[in-house]
Amino acid sequence: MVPLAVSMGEPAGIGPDLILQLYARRVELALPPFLVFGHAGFLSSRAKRLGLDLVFTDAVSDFAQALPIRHIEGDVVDLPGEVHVPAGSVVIRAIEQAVAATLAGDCRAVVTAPIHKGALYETGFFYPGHTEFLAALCAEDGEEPLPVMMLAHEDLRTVPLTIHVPLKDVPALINRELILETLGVMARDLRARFGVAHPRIAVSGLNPHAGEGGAIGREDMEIIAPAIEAARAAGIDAVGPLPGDTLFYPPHWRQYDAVLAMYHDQALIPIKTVAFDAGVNVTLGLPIVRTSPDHGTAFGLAGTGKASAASMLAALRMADEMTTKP
Ligand SMILES: NC(=O)c1ccc[n+]([C@@H]2O[C@H](COP(=O)([O-])OP(=O)(O)OC[C@H]3O[C@@H](n4cnc5c(N)ncnc54)[C@H](O)[C@@H]3O)[C@@H](O)[C@H]2O)c1
Ligand SMILES: N[C@H](C(=O)O)[C@H](O)COP(=O)(O)O
Repeated sequence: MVPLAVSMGEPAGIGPDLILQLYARRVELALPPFLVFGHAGFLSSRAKRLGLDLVFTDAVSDFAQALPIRHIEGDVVDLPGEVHVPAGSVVIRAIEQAVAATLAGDCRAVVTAPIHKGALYETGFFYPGHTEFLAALCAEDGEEPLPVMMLAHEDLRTVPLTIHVPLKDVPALINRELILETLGVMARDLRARFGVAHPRIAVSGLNPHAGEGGAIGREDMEIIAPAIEAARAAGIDAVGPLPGDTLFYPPHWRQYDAVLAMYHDQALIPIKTVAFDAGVNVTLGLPIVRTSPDHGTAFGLAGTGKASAASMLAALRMADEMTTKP
């Protein structure tokens, strides 16, 4: 079977631990085969630190016997919780190579272990997250696809319209085109990638009480509502703007296949509250499937073996299902 591509993530964080711990349980968990893009010596050292007796290989076909690694040369050290700036170039190349292998059809999907953006900025990396970096890596003829971040756990799926931007910039970034395009990507990928035949999407407002008829902000009635109307006219079953606070009362969100929220925390707080240990971050709008755990690098837990691998496991399973289901 064609493997999943797994990027190693930040070596000072828990990503490598989770990859290694899950691989050690590959039979019990019936894991799909995957190929890790990262530094072989570092991964071997981290495995020993965690007390895992693993064998490594460069052959994907050996997945049952040994962990396949596509080695990336560089200066990576096994120092849990301590950023080692030179390792950043390996972290970045791991993502680039995992994406390239997937675009070429050598891997089925990309599963990214968490990165620490602050550490990467010291290497000259300037993207605010994987989401935006992946769009750049998937550009065709200089045209980047619109990457759409979705956090998913069972039936709860939330999307932030604006992603990694300061809160003060959010109102100016909300416009009809972005809402229409994002709803279009959501409707298309919910059908194509999640098997939802008739996606129903709730759209939250920006302001308290969705603006209370314009008394608490006018974006809801002047920008969001007309954009939803235009989406409905284009055949997308979108509803809103709905007040963001009560939308996440379970009987409300359960009426929808996904929620489009206006900014990062409006979308991510609900899912990290109910499913921090099992939610999955999936990027829609790309020519490839990409998933990731919904947590970060958790420096304090790196190298201890105490971090939960549930979200990383869910990310592997979701990538597998999205690329095997008819
Ligand atoms: N996919 C990604 O690459 C990704 C996702 C989220 C955050 N990050 C990055 O991670 C860094 C740290 O972010 P943060 O501190 O806000 O979030 P975090 O998710 O790393 O940690 C938040 C809290 O949750 C705990 N935690 C996280 N994962 C856990 C796990 N698997 N098991 C048990 N406990 C866990 C941590 O110990 C901490 O208390 C930042 O640089 C951020 O940008 C990356
Ligand atoms: N916003 C994400 C979260 O909090 O879970 C996180 O920063 C990861 O984003 P990328 O997938 O773009 O790295």
